[in-house]
Amino acid sequence: MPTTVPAYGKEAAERLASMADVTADDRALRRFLHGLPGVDAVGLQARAATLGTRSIKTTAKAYAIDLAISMIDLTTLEGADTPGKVRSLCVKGIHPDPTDRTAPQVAAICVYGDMVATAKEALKGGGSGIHVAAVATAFPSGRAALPVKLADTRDAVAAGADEIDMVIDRGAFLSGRYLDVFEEIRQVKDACVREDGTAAHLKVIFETGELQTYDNVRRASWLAMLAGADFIKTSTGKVAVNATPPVTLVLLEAVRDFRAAVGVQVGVKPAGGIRTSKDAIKYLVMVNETLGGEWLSPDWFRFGASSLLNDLLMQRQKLSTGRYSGPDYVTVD
Ligand SMILES: O=C[C@H](O)COP(=O)(O)O
Repeated sequence: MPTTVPAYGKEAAERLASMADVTADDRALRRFLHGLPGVDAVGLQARAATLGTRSIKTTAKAYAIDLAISMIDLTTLEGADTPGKVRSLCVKGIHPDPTDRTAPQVAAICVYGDMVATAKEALKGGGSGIHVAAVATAFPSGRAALPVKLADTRDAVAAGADEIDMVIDRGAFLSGRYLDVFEEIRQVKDACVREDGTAAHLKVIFETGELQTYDNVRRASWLAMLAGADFIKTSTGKVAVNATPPVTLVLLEAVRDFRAAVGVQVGVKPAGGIRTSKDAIKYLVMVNETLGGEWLSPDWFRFGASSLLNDLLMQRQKLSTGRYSGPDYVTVD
């Protein structure tokens, strides 16, 4: 089950503090981010493609399917969402397969802030351990004044959100105003703190489909981690290009290098357009090969997805019965 906010060890906190000079001002931050090694796009794409060809079968496949289910942030982010739809999504998150109680629960239900209270209530019975994640900061565009974004975050946290999925200001990032983006993430992180001193987990969404280059994705990753992101996330699911294996690989390498540099472990969440078990398993192979088993848990890796769960359930049943279920076996989203 997902745990609460990871505590940074004293040593890690000191090492992170020792990097404070790189965020001291705009020039220092720019120098640091532009000093990161450039991404070899050809090599990156080849690596992602090679990892995607690994064949995972039988027991390993069954394990991977259940692991993938347990890592899903089961998402509904539509203007037409209703409390009823959110409640049924919660029921589905608790018992993904009503005919087979051995199917694991999902990691979280991801909704707009105004649906947090409904989701919390619906998850009370039997769903303990499933988090509620709220998108915030003027999702998906990120276009609002900072006080509005902070209020958006505080409202969701006050309603009981366990996790906040914020979007960065891509306009600021692309025009090189890195310190503004850094400060915004820091302030949203502060807004995640509850009255009792605990805090909602902060996921920072880059909208990689709008960041233009892999180098920018690497820079955004470091920027967010330096500002205190608990997770870094590719996409909102609302633009033409969402999560892809190569872009996710950039995030995986960034969290690996960040932990090597400062000792702080950060999670990764590809989101948007991940719909098949085959794709989900490719991502898990990539996590395992790049980061090892320590990240192979819902505490450190998530899938942001609205329909992936159905395909995983169909594959799961195929493995246990030898045949695909009929179209009515899984609920239609
Ligand atoms: O964060 C999750 C995404 O919004 C879901 O995207 P999807 O509907 O393409 O799975």
